[in-house]
Amino acid sequence: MSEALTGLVLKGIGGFYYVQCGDTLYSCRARGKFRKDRISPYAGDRVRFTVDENGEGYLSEILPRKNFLVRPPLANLDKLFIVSSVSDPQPSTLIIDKTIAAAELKGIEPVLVFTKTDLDDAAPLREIYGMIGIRCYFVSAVDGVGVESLRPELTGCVSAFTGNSGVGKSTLLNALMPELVLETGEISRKLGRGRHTTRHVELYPVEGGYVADTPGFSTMDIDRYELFRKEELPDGFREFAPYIGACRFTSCSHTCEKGCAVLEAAEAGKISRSRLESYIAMYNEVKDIKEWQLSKSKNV
Ligand SMILES: Nc1nc2c(ncn2[C@@H]2O[C@H](COP(=O)(O)OP(=O)(O)OP(=O)(O)O)[C@@H](O)[C@H]2O)c(=O)[nH]1
Ligand SMILES: [Zn+2]
Repeated sequence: MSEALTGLVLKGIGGFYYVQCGDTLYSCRARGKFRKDRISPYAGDRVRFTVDENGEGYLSEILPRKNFLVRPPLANLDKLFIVSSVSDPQPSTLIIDKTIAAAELKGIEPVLVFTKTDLDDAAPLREIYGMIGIRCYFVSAVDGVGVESLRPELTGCVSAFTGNSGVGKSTLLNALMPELVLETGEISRKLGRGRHTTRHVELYPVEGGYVADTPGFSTMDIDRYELFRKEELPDGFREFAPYIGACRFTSCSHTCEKGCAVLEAAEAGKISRSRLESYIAMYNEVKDIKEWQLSKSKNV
């Protein structure tokens, strides 16, 4: 057995975990201990492992995660690219805002990408999202506009792309990482998204960082699996921050109260109406959720 090494799990498949350590990719089995603790290593996990004289690796420890998603199973994400098309399909600001909030509350940096700018006017989205302090990119794969400007965002970090089916995620990833197409092939990529294939997540090295290929990772997953506590919800809307604490009532929900600094800021045009509407809709969805429902959903 070697001394314990530390590496990054790129994928787990068929009971094996592929762990990058320096320039070497080790295939490792998890020890029984993980099954007993009901912890599965995820792509993105930093792990300790040993290698025996036959070159076979054994995972011994998952290092503490800074964040994780359960569906798709991914750990230690630095950035989440939230991809929506300006048209075809029409974007939903509520879904975008839910996804932003989920990322913010997990400590993952959200980055917005609006695709298909060749199809429609992006100005309304630019107006809403240009003022919230999150970086936004407007791209078109058809005429190539904006695609290259995204590349520096990938540098040196672990990131994933999410967005509903058809918004152009694969097209964008293929444009940014042609080598990925060479490796996996357009057809196998498409097959990998089929209903009957086991979904597995894989990290691909790119620009000195890693991008997760997450077949079928749609913003629906956020809607279905991410429940918020109403108290933490304002933290999902970073442009509210200067006003939180300035409301007349300390228990202000920022949905209807008199003397609410957030509502006043929206009235004055400092917070976008669309974002406030999303916040209120989300608040109404979660306000009656009980603590036990939250803990159940967070441990699936
Ligand atoms: N007009 C236009 N069409 C685009 C653009 N980007 C992608 N498309 C088209 O939109 C369709 C969907 O693109 P995909 O890249 O497969 O979308 P996806 O988000 O990966 O979809 P799933 O694989 O279902 O998750 C394809 O027909 C693309 O050719 C764009 O910038 N402009
Ligand atoms: Zn308030």
